[in-house]
Amino acid sequence: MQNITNPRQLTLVVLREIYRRNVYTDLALDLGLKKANLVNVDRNLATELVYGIVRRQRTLDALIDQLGKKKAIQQPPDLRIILHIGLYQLRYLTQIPESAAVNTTVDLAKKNGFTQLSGVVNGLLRAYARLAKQEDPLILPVAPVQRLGILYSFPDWIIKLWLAQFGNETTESLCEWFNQSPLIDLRINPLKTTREEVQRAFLADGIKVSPVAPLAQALRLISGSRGISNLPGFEQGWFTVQDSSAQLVSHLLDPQPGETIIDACAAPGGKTTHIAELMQDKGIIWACDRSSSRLKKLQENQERLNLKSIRILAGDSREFTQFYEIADRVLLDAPCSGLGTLHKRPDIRLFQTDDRIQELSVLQQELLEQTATWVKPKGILVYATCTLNVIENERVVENFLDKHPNWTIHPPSVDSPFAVFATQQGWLKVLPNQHQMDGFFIVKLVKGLACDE
Ligand SMILES: C[S@@+](CC[C@H](N)C(=O)[O-])C[C@H]1O[C@@H](n2cnc3c(N)ncnc32)[C@H](O)[C@@H]1O
Repeated sequence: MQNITNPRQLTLVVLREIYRRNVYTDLALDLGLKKANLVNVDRNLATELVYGIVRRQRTLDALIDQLGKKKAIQQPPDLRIILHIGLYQLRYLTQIPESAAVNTTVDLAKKNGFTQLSGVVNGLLRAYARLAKQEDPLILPVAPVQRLGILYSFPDWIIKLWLAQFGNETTESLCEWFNQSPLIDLRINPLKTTREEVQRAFLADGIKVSPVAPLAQALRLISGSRGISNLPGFEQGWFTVQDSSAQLVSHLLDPQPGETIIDACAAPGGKTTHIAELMQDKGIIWACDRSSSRLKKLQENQERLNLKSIRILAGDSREFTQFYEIADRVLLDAPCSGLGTLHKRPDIRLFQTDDRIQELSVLQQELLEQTATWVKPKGILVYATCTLNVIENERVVENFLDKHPNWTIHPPSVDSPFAVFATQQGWLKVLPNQHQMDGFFIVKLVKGLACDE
């Protein structure tokens, strides 16, 4: 990858990594960009192409199926990616002229061993461009699940899940939302600075941001951004990158200075460090996680933010019995299918499956059973996921409450700034298309006086 100076060649190499070795999009792209030698504008193009093509894979395959002599699945794997690169530019990138999209893709085919098939590439792309002048060349099936799945490039199982939960209109609007480039939010560290001060420093550097209601510490990057670590105040610990809905979770936990808090699934520490900031770094926060590599990131974040109240514990939280009734508050930010973050993690569409979600829901219930024992009588447990799936959210909480009648839901009060996310049942749901944040499910539970074990 060292000598790659062409953004489309880098796109091909990175996509090959993602598809062949199931590497996460962000990791594969970061590695590719580090090794390649691209100017800024080409880095941006490669980033757009990689994320966009992973997001739109199903739609792009449907176009190859329609326009090619061979179906997408029958094409040599690299040629299929090259066709995706050409079709993506023609269909979704308005800044690239048609001739440039076609010619650069034909060149890419020739440079990667497909000289003999470069005529096929040229023919297919030109056919698309010709048809697109009249109407959308994509032919859609009538069946609603497949229609939405192919149009927006989602697997049928996600569409079915959302149609059952939200109906047609919301499902379509969620699909549209998750096909956009992600918004980037920062959480300002009140132990170091204020939101206004950061806003002023950014503006002086040509970076536009805006506050995100109703989150007191959130700033959204609007324009002029660059690499996060190059933003003013990064090294000094002024802020952490964290979506606004993830910030909402620790506000609902409402940790107080001097308390004992346990974060059961803590790495890489977005919420742990937020909890420490809200407690003015006074008290004890146990940060548990079974992934040592992700806990290393937590350690780095804690050091950058200069927080002292966090104690890290590696292992399976289902097995930690030593915490029995010691915590004032517990956060269970459970491992989940991540369907609320599909714009940031496009490969969820490729790698996540229905079966794996059933396994996750068992893990979530086991984690909830165990972590509930850590809470003192009258204490609080917040259960949260970044997914939009009843099996991992509502059902997990309902099952738990059925088994433990001395636990109750504590909804936000009507005058709380967070009441806008509350549902009739008392849990909170953040819907991206409605609230312009990652999708989240959050419920605050209170333990009764008697022990239910
Ligand atoms: C949603 S992520 C947590 C994100 C984190 N709270 C944050 O805000 O940065 C879920 C985490 O659960 C961890 N995990 C999964 N199964 C676990 C288990 N049985 N015990 C402890 N941690 C687990 C994963 O390693 C992952 O880091």
